[in-house]
Amino acid sequence: MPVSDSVDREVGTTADGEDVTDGLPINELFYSLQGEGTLAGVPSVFVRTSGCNLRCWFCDSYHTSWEPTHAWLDLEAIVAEIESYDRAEHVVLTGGEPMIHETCVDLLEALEERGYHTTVETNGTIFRDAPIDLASISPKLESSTPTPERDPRSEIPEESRSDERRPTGAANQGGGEWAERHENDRIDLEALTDLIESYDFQLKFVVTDEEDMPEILELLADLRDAAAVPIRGDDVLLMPEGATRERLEETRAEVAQLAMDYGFRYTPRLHVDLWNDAPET
Ligand SMILES: C[S@@+](CC[C@H](N)C(=O)[O-])C[C@H]1O[C@@H](n2cnc3c(N)ncnc32)[C@H](O)[C@@H]1O
Ligand SMILES: Nc1nc2[nH]cc(C(=O)O)c2c(=O)[nH]1
Ligand code: SF4
Ligand SMILES: [Mg+2]
Repeated sequence: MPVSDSVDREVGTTADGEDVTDGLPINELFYSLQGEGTLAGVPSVFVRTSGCNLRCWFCDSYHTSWEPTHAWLDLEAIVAEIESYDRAEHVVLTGGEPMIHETCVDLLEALEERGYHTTVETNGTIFRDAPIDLASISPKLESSTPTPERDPRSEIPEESRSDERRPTGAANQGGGEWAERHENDRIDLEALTDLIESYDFQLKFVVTDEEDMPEILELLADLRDAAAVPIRGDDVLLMPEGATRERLEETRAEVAQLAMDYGFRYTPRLHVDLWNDAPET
């Protein structure tokens, strides 16, 4: 059964073929150091759900967005696995887009009961009322849109593609069919405002070069108009685009300079520096 890319209460199937109604599709669950943002360096358990409502061309978690994987775990099993990392006080819920799954609220409640600090990594398009200690919001810029030239599947041989929802026709000729949906859905000012007003937050923008800056400034101006809470320069983080050390080598110096020029915070991608693009890091 394909993982949903919309916002519904879902029924999933475990690896053993059992139906789950109080679970989540889990792509990976691992212990690492928070690599990004204001908590970089903090030992944390990462819970990565599968499925996303956007398709960024650069997504470093391809198997949760472009090619979502399907095994589900029930909440009890997820919590037990988190608790098995007995030194961790922090849990990072990420994806894919975790907020598409209503059951994430139940997971966050269970984690709050157990005293964990929770960070939710989200693209900011969906608001849910949940016990979130840090909303790590990464609104997606125009430069993330998967135009036909940037569609990652154009490099993947057709026979090894597995997305059952992929339309036939144009999609088979190199993609681009997600561009319009991505462009329409990537910014939701109301959801962003609700997130910022409800939670401690950081706004973490993926930046390639200075061409991204006007859009960041425009969005910040709109958000500052709309939100009843202040957004300070150090709430805004610029993160260099790059899923590999090689790519970060090309982007990080310019992005660091932009952070200084504009009075925003720079965030490294510590996990990429340490472990490159290895899974479960
Ligand atoms: C895989 S996303 C999952 C959470 C959510 N869907 C989101 O985009 O915020 C986790 C983080 O990785 C960032 N990210 C994804 N691909 C990246 C890349 N190639 N370079 C830099 N950051 C990237 C996202 O912007 C987000 O902050
Ligand atoms: N170490 C590590 N830190 C991270 N911070 C946010 C991540 C994510 O994918 O959401 C991430 C990740 O994938 N690994
Ligand atoms: S929103 Fe997040 S998970 Fe979805 S495609 Fe973009 S970076 Fe990947
Ligand atoms: Mg990551």
